[in-house]
Amino acid sequence: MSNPKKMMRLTVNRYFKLIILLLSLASVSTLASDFMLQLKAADEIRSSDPRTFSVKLNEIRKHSLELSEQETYYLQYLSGYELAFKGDIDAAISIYKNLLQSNADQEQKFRAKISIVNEFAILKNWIEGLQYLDDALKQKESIKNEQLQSLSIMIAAIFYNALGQYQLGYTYSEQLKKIATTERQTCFAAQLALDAASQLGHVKASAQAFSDAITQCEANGEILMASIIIGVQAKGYLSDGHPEETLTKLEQQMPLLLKTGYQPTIGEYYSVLSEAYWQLNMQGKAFRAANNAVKVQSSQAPLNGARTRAYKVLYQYYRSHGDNAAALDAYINYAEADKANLDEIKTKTMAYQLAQHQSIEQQNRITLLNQQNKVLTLQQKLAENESHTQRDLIVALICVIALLILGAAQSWRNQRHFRKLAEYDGLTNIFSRTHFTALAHQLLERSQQHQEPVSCVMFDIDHFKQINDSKGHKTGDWALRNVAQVSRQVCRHNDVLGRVGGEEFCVLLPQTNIMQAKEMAERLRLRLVELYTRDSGYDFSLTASFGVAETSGSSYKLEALMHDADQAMYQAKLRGRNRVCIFAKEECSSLEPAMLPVTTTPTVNISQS
Ligand SMILES: Nc1nc2c(ncn2[C@@H]2O[C@H](COP(=O)(O)OP(=O)(O)OP(=O)(O)O)[C@@H](O)[C@H]2O)c(=O)[nH]1
Repeated sequence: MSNPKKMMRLTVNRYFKLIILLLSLASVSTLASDFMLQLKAADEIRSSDPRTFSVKLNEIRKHSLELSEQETYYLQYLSGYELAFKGDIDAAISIYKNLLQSNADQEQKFRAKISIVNEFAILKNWIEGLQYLDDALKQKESIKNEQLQSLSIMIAAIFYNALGQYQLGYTYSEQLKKIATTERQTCFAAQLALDAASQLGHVKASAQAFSDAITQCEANGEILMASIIIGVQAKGYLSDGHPEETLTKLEQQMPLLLKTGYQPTIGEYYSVLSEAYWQLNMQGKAFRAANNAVKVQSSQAPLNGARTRAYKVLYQYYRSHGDNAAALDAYINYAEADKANLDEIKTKTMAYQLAQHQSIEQQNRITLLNQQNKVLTLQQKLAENESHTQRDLIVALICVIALLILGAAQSWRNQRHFRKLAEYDGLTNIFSRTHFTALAHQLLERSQQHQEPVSCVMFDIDHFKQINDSKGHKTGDWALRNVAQVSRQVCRHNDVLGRVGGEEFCVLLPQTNIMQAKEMAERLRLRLVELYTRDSGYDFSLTASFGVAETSGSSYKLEALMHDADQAMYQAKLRGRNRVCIFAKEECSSLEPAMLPVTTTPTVNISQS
């Protein structure tokens, strides 16, 4: 064994050739461009015809600049496979790892990951292999390609069985049985499950499962798989104390197995056979079988269980034949093989425990991060809630303010309405007596302060009762509204006009002396005379009698002023109505008496009359 590492790789490579074969089945599904078709064609023959595979790859490489991004990644993946096949596993792993960091599509990356697991298994780098396997198993649910999914489960079963983690190997084998998409996968799954179950002591060599699996594999031409299953069964018979059954099974299968040329299983067969022969006291056959096992194993495999068994048989053989020197050599080899075997088992166990520890640590880290995330999320929610609360508060405040504004507006409208009701006379829409009185007081007060004259004109519709009685109250109301309207038109902007009685009106004229007030009253009187009453539905004459007083003669007291104006108006009534009388003066005026419906209206000085 000049280069044990290389030997080891070669042997394990053969073992994992099964995986490679299957990896080749799960070609990446991508849009089929011309190059993509060529890449797929190469992919399909990569394990069955490695030479043509390399030729095809070289052809595609000549057009590497014309390849799309994904085609380039596909080519890289196949190049990795090519390198692994040629034994440069480190270079292959490097390519696969680069692919994992690239923009290759998810399935291509997944395939690269499975291949890495495979390569690490060949290198017996269990620790890294377990890391990538763990990663691939977590990712597999997101992979839509069913073949790739089942492939990842299969590699898990193979990996765990190879690692000596038979319980896991069995679990994944059973999973693979359920999702197997081909007869070949079903056969593989059965082999892996039986291998694991046997190691766990969960299945007897005589179990029907063995026969079923062997039949199924043989029916599908999987001779190697059938041989491996038979090997497992034969070993089971040996441990169960039935070496004759072991011999029957192995001797029968050996010719077919030898045709496959698969050295690890051939070596295993020889070692188990040697032990069975020895137990059956067929020492010659045991010796030959043990030598064959050592030969096969020494050229192909690292120290392992099969070799340990074979050296033990040789030691026993030499010792029983008194060849102490050879017995010593055989024993030394046996001890070394056994120690190496135990070391390997220990290494595997430690690798698995380390991976588990790392996984637990990682899980703890994830749990911690999750907790931190939860805290952050809670804090964020809290902040959001606070901001929500603030926002709600602001919205509530806005609503309250809006309601207050609306309420205030409504209240203001109501106030204005009620104020108007209070300030204005509902029928004539001029100031009510109350409001007129208030405004009049203010005006007189101001005017007194400035010593400005204020005149008061009091007027009353003549014979209003008659209008009401003969034409109805509606017409009376019409008359009142029109008198008020005309009065407003005649009054100035700052005059204060009010309805102070039923059909009685009063207007205060600031900065107006009595003569000016008389003129205004005359103008108003005439406008009323001219009023077109037919609009009411009746044609009737509408006149009013006016009394005028002024602050200089009556004082700035409203009551006095109104009283005097009322007195003058009374005089106007007395003197025939439709006229203007001035308080404390003889004169009453009625312009254009001829046109008036009433009799002549001389100007009368009330105080004298
Ligand atoms: N249609 C109507 N009539 C009113 C209103 N307020 C008072 N009156 C009427 O006005 C009339 C006033 O009549 P009187 O006080 O006798 O005076 P007059 O008939 O105008 O006689 P002179 O003032 O002497 O010309 C009454 O019949 C009241 O009913 C009102 O708001 N609408």
